[in-house]
Amino acid sequence: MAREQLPQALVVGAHGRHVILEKPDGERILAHPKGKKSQCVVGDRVLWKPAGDEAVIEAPLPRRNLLMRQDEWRTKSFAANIDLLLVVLAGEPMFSESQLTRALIAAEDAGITTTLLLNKTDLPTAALARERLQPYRDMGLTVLETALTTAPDAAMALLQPHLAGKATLVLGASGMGKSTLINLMVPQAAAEVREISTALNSGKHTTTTTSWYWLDGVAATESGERAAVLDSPGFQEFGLMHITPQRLADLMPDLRQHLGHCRFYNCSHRHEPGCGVRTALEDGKISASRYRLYEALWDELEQGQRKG
Ligand SMILES: Nc1nc2c(ncn2[C@@H]2O[C@H](COP(=O)(O)OP(=O)(O)OP(=O)(O)O)[C@@H](O)[C@H]2O)c(=O)[nH]1
Ligand SMILES: [Zn+2]
Repeated sequence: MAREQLPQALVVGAHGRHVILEKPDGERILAHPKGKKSQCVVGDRVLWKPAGDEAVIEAPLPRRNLLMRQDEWRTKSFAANIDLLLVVLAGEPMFSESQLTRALIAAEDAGITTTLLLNKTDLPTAALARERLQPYRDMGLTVLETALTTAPDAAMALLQPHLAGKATLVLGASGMGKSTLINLMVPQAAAEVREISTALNSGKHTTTTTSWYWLDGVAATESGERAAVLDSPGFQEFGLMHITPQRLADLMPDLRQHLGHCRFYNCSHRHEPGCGVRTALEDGKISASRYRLYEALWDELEQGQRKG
């Protein structure tokens, strides 16, 4: 069969070399990649061929973007073709600005828009979280506010227009309310996860696979793109190791704004005299915490380069 004639499908679950495809009619089928080159991740669109009861993935179609996750040991690709990153934050426990900054850098690098969701606004600690988010608002990020447990309907109404027609990856550190949000958006999530885990793992429970959920209560775009959310359990940190330290400032909009005024064309914005970024920092135009995160990330990425 000529490649152009192969049927297309969407990857809705992946665990090692086991993949779940969803055909355009909604039917799901277990699949395996043909070779290393046809390895794929959730969100990929692929060309496939039937192989008995299962499917063989011939090739992933070109990706708009690809996100990497990082654990203690390694960096791995885990989701593709994302339209929006939604980061759930709270004041109790207090969100990590470092984790937020890493997420924003990864999304910026991949060309994905990020929206922040400040949850637990029913608690007094939300005020401090709101204050800590000011530099992010100043960069032009949208910060939505919810109290998912005390005002769930208002939260859903607020979120819907932001999710319409998009594939949204939800990120939230432990305790921020990500599970509460996923359960509100996708009441059947737990059942679907069980079903997919069973198919992928012949019954063993897996917690590491990313899941793709259609949001049938949320509007599609005019061209028919349905809204979906992706949840990746245990996912805390994006892999940034493919980013060189020299590119960091360009991926941080508040620093980027002040580029182009340094004395040295290859300024690291750390020690050099006549640095426009440091001048902006001293003038209070860049927040001290963001600048500290820039320095820490520079060191981390530089070390990674030496090792790698
Ligand atoms: N007060 C308040 N509590 C909330 C809100 N949203 C979630 N919670 C609570 O915060 C706790 C953590 O919420 P989860 O949804 O489990 O958070 P998670 O980020 O998935 O955390 P893990 O389950 O640890 O991964 C739970 O006890 C929720 O009931 C909120 O808007 N206000
Ligand atoms: Zn500089």
